[in-house]
Amino acid sequence: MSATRSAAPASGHGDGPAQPATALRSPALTGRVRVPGDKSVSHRALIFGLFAEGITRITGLLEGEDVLNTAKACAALGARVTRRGPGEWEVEGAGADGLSSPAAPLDFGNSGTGVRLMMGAVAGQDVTATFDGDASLRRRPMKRVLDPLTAMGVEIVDSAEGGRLPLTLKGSDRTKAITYETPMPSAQVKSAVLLAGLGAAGETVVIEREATRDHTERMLAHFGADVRVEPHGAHGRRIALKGRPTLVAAPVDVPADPSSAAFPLVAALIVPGSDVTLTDVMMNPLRTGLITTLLEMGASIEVVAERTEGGERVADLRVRHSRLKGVEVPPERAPAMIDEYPILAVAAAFAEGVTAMRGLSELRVKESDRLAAVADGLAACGVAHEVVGDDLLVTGATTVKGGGPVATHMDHRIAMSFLVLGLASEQGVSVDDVAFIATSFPTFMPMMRGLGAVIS
Ligand SMILES: O=C(O)C1=C[C@@H](OP(=O)(O)O)[C@@H](O)[C@H](O)C1
Ligand SMILES: C=C(OP(=O)(O)O)C(=O)O
Repeated sequence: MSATRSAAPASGHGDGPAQPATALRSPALTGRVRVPGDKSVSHRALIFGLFAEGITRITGLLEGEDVLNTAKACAALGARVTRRGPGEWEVEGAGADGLSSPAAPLDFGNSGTGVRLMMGAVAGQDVTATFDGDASLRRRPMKRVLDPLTAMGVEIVDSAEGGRLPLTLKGSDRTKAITYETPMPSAQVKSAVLLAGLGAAGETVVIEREATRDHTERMLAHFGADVRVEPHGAHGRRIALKGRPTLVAAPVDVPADPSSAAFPLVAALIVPGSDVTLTDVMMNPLRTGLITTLLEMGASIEVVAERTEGGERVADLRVRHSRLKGVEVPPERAPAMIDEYPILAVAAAFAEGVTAMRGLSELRVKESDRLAAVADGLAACGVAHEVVGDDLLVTGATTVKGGGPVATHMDHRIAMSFLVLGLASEQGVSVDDVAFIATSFPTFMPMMRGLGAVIS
């Protein structure tokens, strides 16, 4: 795919027929694989490429639908975006003041990251743009981003009820720099404010009580912005960005996505006899909460050849089938494993005793209400569990019946998690729709089958 200035918006997802699938009890999983590039870094590489002067060369870009929609949006805003080969992309930037108003609405499909970061990007520019997405994205809250952006001077020209998509923003090159404390731990909100701050005169400051993934801050520095990150309180950070920097194109080598690696990783832990190595996995400490938790549960995960590549820690992970035990997962760990709770719930289904996952309110506003979707899926598969407020308690067992069909609610992580559960279950697990897996991990099915998984 090659996006150009005239690229048409993506067609909304969920238009086609549902694609059901079934995962069956499988023999030992074995092999060595590299999951696709990190989704968060991929979105940001394209967006920073849009703002930069010169040509940003990206290798290992995730070619999933979420990221491809961001590529199209960058092209519609004035960048020249070209695919040179598998995962190899070039972005010829529009430069600091070079963004142009897109002719058609920007369609972000299923992607909260894409739409929220791009709203921030547009806010500090003399640009008017309409933002839209699929039925799942249209249900998700955008006010969390609109609140700080309107304080900075962006105008909401139009929106659906409650500030939801579709919505039209009129940015301004006279954006005010603000100091903003994020009301919820969200890297998307933080990033939207910082991207808007690129267009503001003065210093934009974001304070977060709990540190969230810091790829935006790292990339700001990598592209030449003056950004200072300091600790704030027990778990938080204060990020200060000097406005109106000249961003200069810089190469980005995208490491393997730890949130995608989580699926073959947990599959190897629960399918007897398995021995799988996952290569080049990003080990940014704000992304490794799942690994910390699984190690506490007794998982055999060997961290091999840890090294720094392209400014991020990466490692190969050798994972072997393990007897797991239930643990307490504290709420302050949530930001470092926010997308991994569905697959952790699957690991917990096979652990001895109770795994208590605390403080999961943010799970309710993802592609689906993940707390409800996980609980319903566990019920359909015969796994004992309880939702108490914002906590999920899963009681594991040595054998799990399986069943389904599990309702995936347009949510890729629910689909992949329950297929993984099926691989170690007695009867297998069916899910109602696997189409959305293409948003983040388009090679999931062939990669899992290559390791020995039986999925039809
Ligand atoms: O900034 C990012 O790239 C992301 C931040 C998280 O969302 P929130 O900021 O809503 O927590 C995460 O769930 C999402 O998959 C990716
Ligand atoms: C929450 C996710 O993504 P987004 O918010 O970008 O839709 C995810 O990938 O699990």
